[in-house]
Amino acid sequence: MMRTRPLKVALLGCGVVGSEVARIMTTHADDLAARIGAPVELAGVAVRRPSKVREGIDRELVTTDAKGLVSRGDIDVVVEVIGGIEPARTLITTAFENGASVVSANKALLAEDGATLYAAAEKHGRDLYFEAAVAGAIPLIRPLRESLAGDKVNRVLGIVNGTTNFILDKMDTSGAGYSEALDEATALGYAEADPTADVEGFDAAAKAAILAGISFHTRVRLDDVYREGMTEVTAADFASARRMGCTIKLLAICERAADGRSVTARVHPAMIPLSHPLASVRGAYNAVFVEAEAAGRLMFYGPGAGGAPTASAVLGDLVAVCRNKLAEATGPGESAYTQLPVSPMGEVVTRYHISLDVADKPGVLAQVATVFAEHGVSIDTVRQQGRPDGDGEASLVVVTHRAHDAALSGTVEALRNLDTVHGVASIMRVEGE
Ligand SMILES: NC(=O)C1=CN([C@@H]2O[C@H](COP(=O)(O)OP(=O)(O)OC[C@H]3O[C@@H](n4cnc5c(N)ncnc54)[C@H](O)[C@@H]3O)[C@@H](O)[C@H]2O)C=CC1
Ligand SMILES: N[C@@H](CC=O)C(=O)O
Ligand code: NA
Repeated sequence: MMRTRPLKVALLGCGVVGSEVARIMTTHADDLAARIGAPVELAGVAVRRPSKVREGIDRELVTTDAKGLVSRGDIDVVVEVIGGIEPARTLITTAFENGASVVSANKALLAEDGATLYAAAEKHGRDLYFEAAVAGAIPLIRPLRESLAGDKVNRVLGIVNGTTNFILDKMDTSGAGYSEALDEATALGYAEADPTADVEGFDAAAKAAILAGISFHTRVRLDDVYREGMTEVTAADFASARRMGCTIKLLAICERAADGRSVTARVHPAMIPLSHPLASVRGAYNAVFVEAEAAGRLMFYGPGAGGAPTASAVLGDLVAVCRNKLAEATGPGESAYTQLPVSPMGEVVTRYHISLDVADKPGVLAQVATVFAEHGVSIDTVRQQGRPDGDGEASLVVVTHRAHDAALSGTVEALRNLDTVHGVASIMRVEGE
């Protein structure tokens, strides 16, 4: 039966995502009410620039006093889409203190201090939902927290940042320059307020922390995640990848160690074979593989960024939280009972593609091979090419078998010290085989 008294929603932030949340709440009001069992009413919208014209939003609802809005006491759900650490954290905890549940898209905050948010939600018996925080529209958080709650997840691997996938895709397929592609991604609403978060891998690392935490039931913070961005990826890297039948993607990889006693989480560019499903993820799309003991390998795919796709995830959470409220129930809280430590990057087992500029003379290949052997790193393939300009240098491309990252980086350091190695043109990890 439909309750007539509406559930009140406070919206914090009315930018790319917030404006779409408000639009869908208005245009789909009847459907949302029918699905929830009560109407939902936009009771206030906190913004920074109140004079800006916001189509479809009653000016009376607009306020610059976000703290006052979440402290009102009559708000059922606070939707936080302002981003950043503060004041978002204080606004969310204040919302819980005042009896509201919270829906947030804020991966930066969840990865920095999710524990504080979970604790406040639990203390006040309210919900904290955040489907939009990882991989935009793609249902991933709910499947991990709920559908796979009976299974054991061992690995999560995927593309979780739309902006960088958009840029890398453009660089690969149309030869577009990095800055031009970044400007386009920003104009399309994919990039963070400060796009450094995207291109330097912080955004993907925050998502990796969230994914590792909920997948392995332990606490993982942004600082625990090894991170390399994509700003160093060059057209030459793409050419090299193509020669190997690969492309380059910025990947997030979270793994449970083989002995089950620790986990790792990392974000870095990697070469993947063109035959791998992740190679065909284009534009701002995201795709994530989840490997679970009983379920096997699951793939989640869809739009990973943008106003409307992200709002879809926010609205899904809003419906769930409202239903819980009417049922006087709460959804899942923090699950961190395993307390597994996060191991450093050196313990990760991976493969390297290394491109060296070497002296084009007898014995160099043997010298290089010796360095790999001394570090216990086994070579898979070697390709040597003399330079057409005959400058006495050759390019040597080595692809290794799987080894500890510490051994691989030690190998590269030792190679740099060889007189016959004039430069390390590129180093990239190889994944997905
Ligand atoms: N744009 C996207 O594709 C996605 C964004 N997100 C997350 O959603 C959140 C919002 O992102 P966008 O909408 O893209 O950012 P945005 O920068 O377009 O919007 C944020 C809005 O919040 C306002 N704001 C900031 N501080 C405020 C305060 N103290 N009080 C009131 N308003 C304040 C800003 O003026 C701005 O209009 C962020 O946490 C972001 O990481 C998550 C998934 C995808
Ligand atoms: N800036 C992010 C937005 C979604 O999380 C991205 O590009 O993926
Ligand atoms: Na999602």
